[in-house]
Amino acid sequence: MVGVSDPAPAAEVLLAKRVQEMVLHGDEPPALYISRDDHDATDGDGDGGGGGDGGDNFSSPVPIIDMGILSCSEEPFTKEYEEELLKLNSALHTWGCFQAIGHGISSSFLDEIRKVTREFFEQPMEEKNKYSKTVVEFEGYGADPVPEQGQSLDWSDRLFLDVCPPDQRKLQFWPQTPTSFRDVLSEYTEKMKIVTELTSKAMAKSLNLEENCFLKQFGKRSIMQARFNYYSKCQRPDLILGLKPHADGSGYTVILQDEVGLQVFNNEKWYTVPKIPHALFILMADQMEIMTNGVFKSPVHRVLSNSERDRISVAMFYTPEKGKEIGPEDGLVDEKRLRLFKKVKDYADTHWGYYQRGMRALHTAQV
Ligand SMILES: O=C(O)CCC(=O)C(=O)O
Ligand SMILES: [Fe+2]
Repeated sequence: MVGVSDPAPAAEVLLAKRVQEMVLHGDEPPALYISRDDHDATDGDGDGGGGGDGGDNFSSPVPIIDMGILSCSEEPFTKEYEEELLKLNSALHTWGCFQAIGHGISSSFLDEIRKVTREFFEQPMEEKNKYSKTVVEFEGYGADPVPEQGQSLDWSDRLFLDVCPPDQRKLQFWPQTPTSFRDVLSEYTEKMKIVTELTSKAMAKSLNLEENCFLKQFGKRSIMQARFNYYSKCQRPDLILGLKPHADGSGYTVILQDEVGLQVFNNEKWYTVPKIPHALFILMADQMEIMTNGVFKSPVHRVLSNSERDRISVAMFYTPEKGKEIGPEDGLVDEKRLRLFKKVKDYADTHWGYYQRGMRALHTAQV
């Protein structure tokens, strides 16, 4: 039996340590990290998410959208543009996510972000701890804040930073080593603004809405938060998850990964998001489900742990501005499609309260 010690350490105690440190010390995973049973029969790609390219029917089904095609939106629209827009609409309706290629960020810059992320986590604990947070705080280096009793813990460490609006940055948490970290993150944020603008406009057009409608709901002081995730190797990937199943509370999230591990739940199965080095994975979160009156789905996703490889990812959460009311677009409500959601504000806070209890919060926004 994994991690049976007497008395079992409490979540507060475990979360004050880093998973990476436990692995370095050769510690057995404590029981509180166990979050799945060992015969999870719902793996869509049939191999527990290892590679996802085993030649079966479930391989690589996550839609791929060429944002380059969608960035040329001058009328008259080309057939290619119309087709890509339809593909985008269908991807977000059925999957709630897609792999974006042609997004305008160079592969070498994406490699640079992966590199500084790895370099940060590969430093000695002493260096990383300069940016550490307590077990109740959000921003900084550490683990998620302590969840409600009975909730399992994630086999990962992370660095969480508010990046937009820029006047909200707390630079004391921004790593000074590797030395290029801050500049690379600032540049990535600028590029993310362009990607989210392009994505928000394309999504609106795919729904026959005015192209700026979502951007207006996000507001001028829309929020971006970067979460750098480090998933250490794990001896028991059959029992322990890198990140437990959840849907995001943002508007939508843009994820950069270096290895497979992320899975999306669709049609009662888990599908591994394949590794496409030059792609960004764009995932609808609850607030886009609300703004689209349920047309786009906010999918449940999770991250597997792996005994052979560690993994990093960078998730950029794009969220409507603080205190701003958001709600279903008028153009998506009529007699045939009734209003499903109310107007809400600061939904991400509500979401977090439920997340801590292992629950979704979307029902709190239903009419
Ligand atoms: O690591 C990943 O690929 C996903 C991370 C994620 O879902 C999150 O940070 O909310
Ligand atoms: Fe997530």
